[in-house]
Amino acid sequence: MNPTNSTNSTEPGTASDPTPTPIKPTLHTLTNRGLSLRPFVQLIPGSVQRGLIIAPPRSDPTTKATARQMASPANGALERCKSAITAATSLVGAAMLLRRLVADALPAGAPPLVGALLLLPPPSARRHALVIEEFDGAFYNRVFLAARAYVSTLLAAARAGAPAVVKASLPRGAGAEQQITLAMRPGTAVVDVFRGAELTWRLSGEGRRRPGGAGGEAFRLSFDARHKDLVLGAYLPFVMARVEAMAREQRQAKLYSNEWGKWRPVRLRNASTFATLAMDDALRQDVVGDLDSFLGRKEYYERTGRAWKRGYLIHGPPGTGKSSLVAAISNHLHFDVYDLDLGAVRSNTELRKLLIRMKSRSILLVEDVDCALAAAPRREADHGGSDGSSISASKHRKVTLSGLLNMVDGLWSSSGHERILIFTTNHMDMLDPALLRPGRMDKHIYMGYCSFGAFRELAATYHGVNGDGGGHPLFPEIEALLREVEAAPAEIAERLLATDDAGAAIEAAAKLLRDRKAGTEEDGAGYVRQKLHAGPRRPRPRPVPVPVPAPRRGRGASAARRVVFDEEIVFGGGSRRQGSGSGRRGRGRGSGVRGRAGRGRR
Ligand SMILES: Nc1ncnc2c1ncn2[C@@H]1O[C@H](COP(=O)(O)OP(=O)(O)OP(=O)(O)O)[C@@H](O)[C@H]1O
Repeated sequence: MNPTNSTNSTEPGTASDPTPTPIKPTLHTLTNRGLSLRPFVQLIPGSVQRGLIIAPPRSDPTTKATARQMASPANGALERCKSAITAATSLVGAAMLLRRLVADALPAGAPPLVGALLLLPPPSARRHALVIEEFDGAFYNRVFLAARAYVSTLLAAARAGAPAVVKASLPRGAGAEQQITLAMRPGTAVVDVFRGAELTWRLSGEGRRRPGGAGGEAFRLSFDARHKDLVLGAYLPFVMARVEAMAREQRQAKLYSNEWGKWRPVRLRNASTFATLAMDDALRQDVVGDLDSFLGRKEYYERTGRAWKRGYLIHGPPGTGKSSLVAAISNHLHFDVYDLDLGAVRSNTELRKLLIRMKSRSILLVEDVDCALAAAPRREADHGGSDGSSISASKHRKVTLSGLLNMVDGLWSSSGHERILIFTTNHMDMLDPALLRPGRMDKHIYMGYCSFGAFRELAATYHGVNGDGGGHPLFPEIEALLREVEAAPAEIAERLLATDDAGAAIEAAAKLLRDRKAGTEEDGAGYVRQKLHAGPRRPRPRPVPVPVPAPRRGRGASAARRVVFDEEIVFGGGSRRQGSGSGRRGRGRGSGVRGRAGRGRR
């Protein structure tokens, strides 16, 4: 939908006020209930029947005198005349009623001649109106709030003759870059044009009161009767969608980190976007397209009964922009990021609580997932625990990858929507195969070393040096060097940002590449190089041999099963209750892991 809207505004009662005053419109009300339009209320047919007098027949046949009078020739004529008037009046009344019915049934595109023949008022004089009250019972009417936000944009766009603005405000906690909300004075009106239809928004200060509260305001949206379908079917959904999009755009994404079982938010300040990210263009289009189609597939996820979520595994060497890509995704979708530190999660219960507390339209991020799961302490038994019991050891067991995935699947399919799960890693080869299994993560995204295309993007972003038309004399040399040596975009960015002098910055980047090729690079040059040589920060979690007692009957057998259950169903906790608490879903999906563990033990 790409309507062309334009606005102008009027004061009520002025000559330019497009609302014809003498004709009462048909009224509808709009409330919170599903935002559906419930034509309710009043059909006021005054516009058509105005001026019509329908007189009841008058006669008094009860007295003889009256009867005699009626019998006289003069009175007979009078009586006939009266009857004729009565009949004519009834006929006219019936005709007016018929005309009214025809007028209502007349299609919007009917030629004006038809209306003229039926003596109908011109279409512009037949008005409908929607009344949108501020309060719906004790609550704010969301349609009113949306209308207020939308009208604010009309006021901002209105040029000549704008109605008096009484209030200009910013939402609480909003940054200065956010759009200021303008509000008009009650009694004034502003006109919007949508697909050629003129619609008048008028604010009145006489809306229904909130119970026990102050008087509310109300918007009255009036339009030609022939635009009724357009307004209900297209304009109001457009207004709601526009307001929703505005709210999303103005929203500051937050970055949450988990501490002591709670999410702590800060403002996400990473300004990385798909425009500033140096990456292969086809990959960029692919990722953006995937995100956009994910957002638009609500109906698909509802129909198929699947959790409305998407999983990305972003991999590549250090400094290639994996974290920057996460920020770009967040900024693109206006989603909050929940940066989950699995090492700080003390139990599966805590993890479950954290996941439940995540809002919809958010990203769950586990960075360096190859290291994150190694942070969990090993079982006591593996460290020579006193009793060697796996049950006591499992009390200290932390979250495992499959446990996290199962929990995400289970919780996200039953609560919330529009969630994205992102794992990043520098070491794809060290990942748990459970994560690489087909269908686990929807998309694998490789962020690679700097190509010449990416270099040009960085030079353009940081120094405005464009590669088109030659760009910089050093570009051909850099292009050749980048074919021979590997450099992460972060290393190039580091050199380019070192100075404001574009020439010197590009020379510094070229020197890095020359030195690397010649093997004369200074040791410890740049954090990326250090990271590249340091390898993973923590050792990879290895499958742990689990001491399983030989199957026995009675209590022993049940204990053995419990150990196996706790090990295999990665919700793991220290008790049967906890394992079962993860739900049937977790148990079912853990079967793949169970199979592997079982084979290992045999
Ligand atoms: N592709 C890129 N485009 C633009 N800037 C980049 C890119 N890659 C890295 N950078 C710059 O390098 C810095 C570090 O990048 P980032 O943290 O995103 O890399 P990473 O791959 O997540 O690294 P690590 O694996 O060490 O976490 C960023 O602040 C950004 O400025």
